[in-house]
Amino acid sequence: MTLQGIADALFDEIESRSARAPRLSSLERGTVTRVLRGVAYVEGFTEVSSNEIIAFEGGATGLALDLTLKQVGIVLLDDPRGLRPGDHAMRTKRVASVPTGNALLGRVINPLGRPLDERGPVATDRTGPVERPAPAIMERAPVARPLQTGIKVVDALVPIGRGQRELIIGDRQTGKTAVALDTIRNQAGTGVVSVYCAIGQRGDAVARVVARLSESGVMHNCVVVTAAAEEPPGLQYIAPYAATAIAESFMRAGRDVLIVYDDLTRHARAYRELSLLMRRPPGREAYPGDIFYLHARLLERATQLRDSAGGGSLTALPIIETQAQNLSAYIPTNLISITDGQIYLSPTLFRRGQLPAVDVGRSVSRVGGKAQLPAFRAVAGPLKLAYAQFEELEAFARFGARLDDDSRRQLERGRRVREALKQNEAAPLPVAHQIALLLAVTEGVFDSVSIDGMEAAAAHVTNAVNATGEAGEIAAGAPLEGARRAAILSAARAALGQEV
Ligand SMILES: Nc1ncnc2c1ncn2[C@@H]1O[C@H](COP(=O)(O)OP(=O)(O)OP(=O)(O)O)[C@@H](O)[C@H]1O
Repeated sequence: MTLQGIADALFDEIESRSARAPRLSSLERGTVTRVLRGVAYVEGFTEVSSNEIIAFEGGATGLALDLTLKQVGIVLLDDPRGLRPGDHAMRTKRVASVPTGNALLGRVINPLGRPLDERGPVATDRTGPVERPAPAIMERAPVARPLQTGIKVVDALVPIGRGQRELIIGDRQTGKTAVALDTIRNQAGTGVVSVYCAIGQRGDAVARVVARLSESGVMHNCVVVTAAAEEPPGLQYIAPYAATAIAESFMRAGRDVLIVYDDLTRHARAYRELSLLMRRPPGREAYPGDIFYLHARLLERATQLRDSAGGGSLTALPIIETQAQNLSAYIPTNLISITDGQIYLSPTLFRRGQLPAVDVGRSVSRVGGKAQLPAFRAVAGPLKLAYAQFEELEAFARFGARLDDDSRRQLERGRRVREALKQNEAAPLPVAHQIALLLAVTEGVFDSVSIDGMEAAAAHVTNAVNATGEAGEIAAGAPLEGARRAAILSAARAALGQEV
């Protein structure tokens, strides 16, 4: 027999045997063998998809996450309600999904779409899967349009573009949430939809955020997705993916969307807890090996879509809490390398009352500069340089060094720039006012104003510039060329009673 003949004979034999073999019917039910805090093990399923929703006897649900030949590790998504070994578990053949669409605007929901705001069920029949691949390269366009935060120090020195991922990072109680909420507030009237995703926070903290958004009159354009600290870790694990699915539904409809994840440190901890319960090998800081992928696949979904793909955008502001300002811990370094820059909030500045406590030297925006308004770019360049020189000079002057007149002048001007960058919470400033104010302070218009008088003087200047009519043109994208620059500076000088 030739070699080909042997191969054919073998092939025929295999075919006829497999035709005679009994067809394996897929068992749709399994039996719970073990229940841990947040995870249940089920045996008896012959087919289960990854991320499939599993329904337990008694009404609890879970997510099939750990698939092995012998058993399936299921992450519980709600209270196990007395779930015990021996109980039945059923496949649903559905992956985890959330309601999507306009009916969600103004609502507070959990990551499964259940309402938490006592306003009844969410009136939509549209749903979207919680996990979805990120948009393909060919669907994406460069970041080219600014997303104004209304915060001077951010818009001028760490600008954010639509479709960008900018990390907000800092120790606890340094104003991280405040920066994110101010950015949401500043989207009032711009048509940008905001999604705020609270992960592992206390219920009262989330209620405070909702109250602040409602007070500012922006809640009707926001969706709040929350999985509180007392919820099962499985629910906290899917929360940012569910919030992103909601945000994506608006982006796919051609809208600009802003999403805040508050915060991903707690998200990583919830995933670590689940992974340890499922006996996955712990790595650095006991996190599992796929912890980078956990956040990379989430943030990769933020983008600016091309016009042919609808032209919508998803801008992501993930928040990370550091401990003792340690930026080189595992989760912070991962997030720093995934995102397009970071806004670093310093506890030292916070204690000194320099609010928002953005440390300009340690903050960066890798793509937002290209999206900045031309007039802002003209002001921000010299401002950044002058501020960096001032900080260096100030550190030098602290040693009691004798300074020449020029250096002393530079120091005094720097102090006024720093004062001009201070801003209260919930007081976003329109972009043209920011430009006028920062131009005036870098050009020395405030040099004769005392530090204590800066706040009042700044208000005079912005009012005066508003009256010139230049503000509207700048906001519309007009450059800051000679005549416009001179008009702004003379209005500012006149407002402070200086010779023009
Ligand atoms: N620009 C600001 N002006 C005045 N107060 C501010 C400013 N930014 C933040 N704060 C105040 O600082 C406190 C801490 O702010 P916030 O809760 O935003 O910090 P956080 O870093 O998110 O805290 P946590 O670690 O609890 O998440 C709050 O009381 C807030 O009102």
